[in-house]
Formats: sequence, C-alpha cells, structure tokens
Amino acid sequence: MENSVLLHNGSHNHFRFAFSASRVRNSHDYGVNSSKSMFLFPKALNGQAFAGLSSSSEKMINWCSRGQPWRSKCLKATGKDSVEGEDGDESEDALQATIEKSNKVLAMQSDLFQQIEERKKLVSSIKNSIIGAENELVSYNEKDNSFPNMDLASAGGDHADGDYTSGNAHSNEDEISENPPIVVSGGFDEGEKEPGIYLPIEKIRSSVDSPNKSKEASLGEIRSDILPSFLSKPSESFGLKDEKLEELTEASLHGNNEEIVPNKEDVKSPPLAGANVMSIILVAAECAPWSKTGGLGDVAGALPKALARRGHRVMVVAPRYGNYIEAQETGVRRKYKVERQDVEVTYFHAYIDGVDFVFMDSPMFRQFQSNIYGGNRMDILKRMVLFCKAAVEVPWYVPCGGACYGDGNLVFIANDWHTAMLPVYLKAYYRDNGLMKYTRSILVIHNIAHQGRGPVDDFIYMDLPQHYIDIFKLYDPVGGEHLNIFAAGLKTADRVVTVSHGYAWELKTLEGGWGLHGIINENDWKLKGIVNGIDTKEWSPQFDVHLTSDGYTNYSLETLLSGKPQCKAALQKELGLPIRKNVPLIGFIGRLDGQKGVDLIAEAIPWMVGQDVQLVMLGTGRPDLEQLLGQFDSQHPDKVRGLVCFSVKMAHRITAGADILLMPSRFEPCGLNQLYAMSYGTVPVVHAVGGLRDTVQPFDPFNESGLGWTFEMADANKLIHALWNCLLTYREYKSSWEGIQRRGMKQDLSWDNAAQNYEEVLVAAKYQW
Ligand SMILES: Nc1ncnc2c1ncn2[C@@H]1O[C@H](COP(=O)(O)OP(=O)(O)O[C@H]2O[C@H](CO)[C@@H](O)[C@H](O)[C@H]2O)[C@@H](O)[C@H]1O
Repeated sequence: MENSVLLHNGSHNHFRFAFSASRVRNSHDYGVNSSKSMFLFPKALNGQAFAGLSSSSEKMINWCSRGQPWRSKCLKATGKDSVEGEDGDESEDALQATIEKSNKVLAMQSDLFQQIEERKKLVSSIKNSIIGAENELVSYNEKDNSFPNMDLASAGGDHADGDYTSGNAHSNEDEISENPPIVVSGGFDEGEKEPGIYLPIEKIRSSVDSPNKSKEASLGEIRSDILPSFLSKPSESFGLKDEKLEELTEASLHGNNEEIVPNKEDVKSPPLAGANVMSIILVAAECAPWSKTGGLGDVAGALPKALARRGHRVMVVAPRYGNYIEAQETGVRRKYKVERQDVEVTYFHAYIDGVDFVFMDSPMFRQFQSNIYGGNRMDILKRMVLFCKAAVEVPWYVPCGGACYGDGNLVFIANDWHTAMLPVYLKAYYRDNGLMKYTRSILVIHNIAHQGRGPVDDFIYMDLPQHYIDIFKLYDPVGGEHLNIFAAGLKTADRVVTVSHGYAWELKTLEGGWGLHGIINENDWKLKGIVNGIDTKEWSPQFDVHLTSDGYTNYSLETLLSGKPQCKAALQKELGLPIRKNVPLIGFIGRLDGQKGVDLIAEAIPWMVGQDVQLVMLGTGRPDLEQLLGQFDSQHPDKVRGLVCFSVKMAHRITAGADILLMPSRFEPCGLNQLYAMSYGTVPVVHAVGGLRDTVQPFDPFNESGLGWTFEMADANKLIHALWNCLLTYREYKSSWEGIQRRGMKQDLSWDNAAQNYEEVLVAAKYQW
C-alpha cells in the first residue's frame, strides 16, 4: 500500500514528492486581476461610506438652518399632524427643545473643527522640527504645502491598528538609509572564517531576555561565549546604521510612549487578542494577489489580515517575483551565502489592511515571475534556502512603519515545505546560541504531498552545523534514505497546524501521511487542525468585482433568485454554451494533478454527457490532464467547456454562474473552492475527505439540513451516484435546493474564526519551553 502511494507521489515532481511542473501558473495575470479586486474595492467602499457620511452631515446642517419648512415634513412623517391642534403648546416646547439641541450639536461641531485645525497645526510644527533636526528633508513648505503620510489619527495617538505598539506608524520611511552598505552574513561553512550572523540589536534582546544584564556587555559576551566559531560579527554594518536600528527597535519593543497620557475619549477598546497581542511574521512562497498558484497564496494573503484585525502586529514575507506597484523599496540590502556564493537581497514594503507585506527581492526570484516553482530541483532548493535564511532576519533589518519588529513576543508562521527550513534556521543560528530565545515558530501543513525531498548529499546546501543532518534524514521504502525538508521542519517547529481537523487525522495514517505519518504521530502533541477561512472582501457575490460587467451581476441572499440566474446566463454566453435557465451547470476549478480527482471526472464523463447538463472545467497542470480537458471540450461542444488557463476572473465567474461545484479530490487538506462555492449559493458535490468532509455537511432531505452532497470513496461510480441525487434535487425539489443554497450562503466562513484558533496556537507556543 505504502509503495503504491509513494510511487504515485513520485511521478510528478522534482523532489520526488516535491511540487510538480503542473503547479506553474501565470502569476502575473493573476496578480493584475486580483490586485484590482483587492485594492479597488475597499477604496470604493470607503469612498461610499465617506460620501454617505458627509452628505448626511451636510443635510443635517441645512435641515437645522432652514427653520420651518422641515417641520411639517417631520411631523407628517411621524404621523403627528392630527394631534398638533390638541397639544400645540407641548409641540412648540418640544420643537423649541429640538432646535436648542440642534444648535448645541452645531456648536459642538464647530468646536471640533477648531480642535482639528489646532491639532493639524501642532502636527505640522512637530513634523517641521523633526525635519529640521534631522536635516534630511527640505521643509515641507518648500516642497509642498501638505504633509505626506501624516494623518490626524496617528498624530493624536489614536492608532488605527490598535494601540499595542507605537512603532507601527507608517510614516517614517525617510529614516531608512538610502544607500546602506552591503554586508555578507550567514556564511556557515566552518572552514571559512567568513562573516556570519551579526545581530545588531543585542541591547534590545538582552533587555528583553534578561533585563538585569548590562546592555553594553551583552553583545560581546554572546559572541565570544555562546556563538560557535562559524558565527561571527561582520566587519561592516548592514542595511541600517546600528544606532538607528537600535532606536527603531527600542521604540518597537517599548512603545516609547510612557509620557503619552491619552485623553479618556481617545481610549479605544482593547484588541480582541487582549493580553495575547504578538508580533507575527507569516512566511510563504506565494501570497495573493501578487503571486498565487493555489490555496497557499490565498491563505498567505488573507489570514494575516484577520490576525491584524485581532490586534496583532502582523507581517507577511514573500518573494518578490515581479514588480508589485503597491510596494516601496526600503533601501535595506543584505547578502547571504547560498552554495558559497554571496546573493544579495533587497526588501520592498507595503502596508495594506493593517498588515506589513515585505517582499524579498533577488535575481534568484525575479526570473520566476510567471513560474514561481520553476527551475530544476537544485534551483528550487537554493531559492528556498535563501528565502528562509533571509526571512529569519527580517525582524531585525526591515523596518516597517519606521520600526523593526525585533524579537519581542515574536512568532513565525512558516508554510509547507518551501519554508520548513525556517524553524530549523531559527533554532540552529539563533536559539542554539541563546539568541531569540523567546521567538517561536509554527509550521502549517497545506499539502503533505510536496515535501522537498532530495539526496542526503543536498545537506551541504542547507548551510547548517553537521549534526543537523539527522533531522533531515528519512528512510523511504522506495528511495531508501533521503533528505526531507518537511520532516526537519515538523520536528523543529514549536507547533504544527494543518488546515482542517479531518486532514489532521489523515496525516497520521499510512495513506494520508505520505511517508511522514511516523514523524507526525510522534509530534501529535503539537499538531492542531484549523479549517481555513475565506477572504470575504475578495470572495463575496455581493461585492465581487468580476461580476460587474459582461452581463454578470452582484447578488446577495436577498437577490439570489434573480442575481444568480443572471450570472449563469452570462457565464453560458461567455463560454458559448446554449443559454438555458433550467439546465444544471456544473463547475470544476483546480490544479490539474492527481490530487484533484480529474481522472474520476474523466471516468464519469460518458454518464455525465448522457444527462441534460452543462460542465465547465477550469485548470492548468499536468499536460495529460490539460489534454483531457481539451478532449472533453471538442467531443461535447454543446455540453462541456475545458478551459486550460489560470484565470482568477473566470474562477470567480464560474463560482457565481454554476449551480453545482464538483470536487472529487482524492485528498484535500482543506479546499477553498467549496467554501467559495457555498458562499455564492453554488452547491458542492465532494469526495468526503480531509477538509471537504469537515466543511460540506451532506444534505438530509428528511430534516432539510445540510450543504451539499458527499461520496465516501474516490470512485467514479460513487461520484455519479452523488451527482445523480444532486441533479434530482435540482430538478424536482426546488425548495430543498434553495434551502441548501441559502444555508451555504448564510454561513460565517470568514477568516475571523480561524484567526482566533491560530491565536490559541501562537499563545500555546509562546508559553512552551
Ligand atoms: N486555473 C485556475 N484559475 C484560477 N484560479 C485557480 C485555478 N486553479 C486553482 N485556482 C484557485 O486556486 C485556489 C485553490 O485552492 P485549493 O484550496 O482548492 O487548492 P490547493 O490544492 O492549491 O491548496 C492547498 O492549500 C490550501 C490552503 O490551505 C488547501 O485548502 C488545499 O486543500 C491544499 O491542497 C483557489 O483560490 C482556486 O480558485
């Protein structure tokens, strides 16, 4: 059994279990489409909210100053016309009182405006004095009559992200040295006495780790007494001047706000995370909307925002595969040894929805813009070594909003095998040396089928002390002893999360663990399943930007019965399928590989085309499966569309226009498409496995409960049986169908629940020794 599983895995990757070429996507296309939806929509929404607010306050002023005419209208509206004659005096009194109240409100308003003006002036003078003192910027008056990046809220001490740190004000980018010196670090070759890790912020660390220790003493002591010989101070400095970095990080750790006593009115409610507020750095090889080949990108783009909403200071670190217009260059430059070569990285930064997005730029990433997992096995390995080595140091070198994160209350969230080396570097380079002692690492398993496997000899590229080789070694019945990056990460991380409860269970089985079940069982105590959420800004039928043209329309629970059929007709038209209201339209969206069960659909196709149905399949991946899609399309042009491309827009439109979403995945750690489908009133038919089992409760016609149809085995006949029942309900039991749709749409599938669960894991890790 194990052999067959492993052979199957081995057929589609570079690292044997590693990702396949089929994961290659056009991330550029995706980025463009998706960034539109992510960034234009919130602006539009804010714009509306603001417009609404200003027009209503305008109305109020007009209303109060006009005197009598509003009165009869108001009375009519309250139905009091008829009683005016009876107690006219009382009404007059009430009227007088209202006018007085209104006048008071107006007076308060004008007072407020005056205060705002005064505060503006104060802010201006503070800014001027800073500018003058640093002698780095020309006076804003000479440049421009307004302050860039200066907002009244932050000036007044009212931090938009919660007040847990004052270091997150995003207005000090100018403090970063524009042309910092470049240094080399991370040379872990024992033979070479190359410059190694240098931690510029020993003062801060020592004050956090051991407050009684003299700050000055700590740096020297740690270097000479604790660091192994392969770790030494570089001769030069780094991206920032030490003193500047110290200042910044001091500010980030201590808030520097002891003197600021907020007014009572300014005190905001505490963050949801309460006393558990942490600095969180999520590190992932892809991050939507900038780069995405699948669900990992979605998670890296959305989970951090939900964690930030709870009050945490959150950063995402991802490679910069292309030019991302939102991100500004920080000026920080570092060099790392990769296969004994110095590789330079620079950093770009964007602050969006409360999250610091830090993009690591290097020629090693840039050439893979449209193929982020491209290249041969060694190329990928080296890229990920560079990424993880540099990512561990981001909290020390990359200031976000003027202040580095430092290591106070810091936790890293690594994702899948690509970043599974991060917990290992954190331990080997820092914690083994008494540094970053309280920093924790969580490793999230999105897909155990890709593990970063290679020959044991590849260990040389890891740049780690020799004794670390043991945690990478794994015996495989097919390939013998090999090097396994995921295995090392699982053993080293403080906690392990996977993306559903069902998958957490499956990972511990021979069939579901893909060779890592032994290690997962041994580390069961630190494993937790947390079901993914969905980004409700990006995936909501009510606000979906991809449904605003070409005949599509936004819809909600209230407009389901008109909006969804309109989207269906638009989809049929766009795909060139017959526009028919009552024909069930079935959708499939996903990577075309063994995981997604495309072969089961292929087996079921003859039955499906014998039914009065339409089928649209969107995906890219394995060439043979891509070919299969083309074949379905050409053989059944009136019923089947096979779209071999990566199109976010089309994914959204299929999700809205289809009646049914088919997910016959052989295994599915969580699955996002069924969640998107349910929130769009599209009914899922899924193989009951992993996260699909957790999230799609089967329809029960007796109790009118449930969300879709499930089948228990990855078998074409089982799929057909479930689909047959589904089609029957669609055709014959309209009200049951509508009930399923509405229950799906009513669920709270947002990331907020998941973020709370992640927080529990982070806190557990924090207090674990
Ligand atoms: N051709 C195409 N065009 C446009 N968009 C396309 C597309 N093909 C796929 N997508 C999109 O990519 C994402 C795929 O998400 P999934 O969770 O289904 O899959 P994936 O297997 O990649 O993720 C892994 O990680 C996630 C996150 O944890 C787990 O949910 C999942 O089970 C696990 O396998 C969806 O947003 C989907 O719309």
